[in-house]
Amino acid sequence: MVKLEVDDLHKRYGAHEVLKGVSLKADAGDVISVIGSSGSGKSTLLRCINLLEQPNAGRIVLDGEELRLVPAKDGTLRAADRKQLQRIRSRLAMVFQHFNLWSHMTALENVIEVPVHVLGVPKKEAIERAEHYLAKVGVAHRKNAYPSHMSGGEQQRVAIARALAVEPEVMLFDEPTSALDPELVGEVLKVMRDLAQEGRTMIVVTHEMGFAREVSTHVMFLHQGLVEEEGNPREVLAHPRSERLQQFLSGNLK
Ligand SMILES: Nc1ncnc2c1ncn2[C@@H]1O[C@H](COP(=O)(O)OP(=O)(O)OP(=O)(O)O)[C@@H](O)[C@H]1O
Repeated sequence: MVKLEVDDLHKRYGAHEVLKGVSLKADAGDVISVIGSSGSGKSTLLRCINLLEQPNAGRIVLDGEELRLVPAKDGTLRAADRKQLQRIRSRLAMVFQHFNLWSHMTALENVIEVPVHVLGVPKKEAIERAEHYLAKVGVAHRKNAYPSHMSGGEQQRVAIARALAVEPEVMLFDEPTSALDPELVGEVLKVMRDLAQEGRTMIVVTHEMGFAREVSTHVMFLHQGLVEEEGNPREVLAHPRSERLQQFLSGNLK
């Protein structure tokens, strides 16, 4: 059954149309890798899906329910929309390139923050949940550490635990390994590989072609706001049809 459907999404910044009609379908358990060169609209696509950005047109449907907000004319959200937004953010959890942990909070505090203060999970239960997910991503021993005392790989794994702790239906990853030193990339990819194997539904913007090829169930190549080529990663990445994807994969598409 279709878990997430994005239909003909458009997004403009001023006169610049960044997404020109992007569609995707993810069944439960699908891992979709989104690849493409810088500026092709990959992050914007993810940010529109969880309504960090408001699309100008198109539909996002999660489990049959359309996700949309109707801001007032001055762009502000009414209370009901703010509530709806919190609900959406807990159903679609995002992991960012630069971790975005709260620097004044320990790892554990970062992970319980949204469950306790947004979702209303009792604190004791949220702590148990946080400890479970911190252990799952291999950073339980760092639960009392502040982000500035952790490696990039540890911080990103805490960020993944934070996303898991809201028990989302879909996880969105925006270049989760791009800001890491090369020797730390593997530990984060391993966690993501394990999550994929558990059957989690994931949309992953990535430059890691090994991950796209070996872990994802579907790959989408974006170029200038349009899906240029997509399909089974083993086929698409081994035998790209479009010249642009061939250039991208050989590192020559600027
Ligand atoms: N808030 C914004 N205001 C104006 N322009 C924006 C904004 N966010 C993104 N853009 C522009 O939209 C285009 C697509 O950006 P986006 O970050 O989605 O690309 P990307 O494919 O994720 O690139 P990268 O791989 O470099 O992260 C770029 O030209 C960018 O400058």
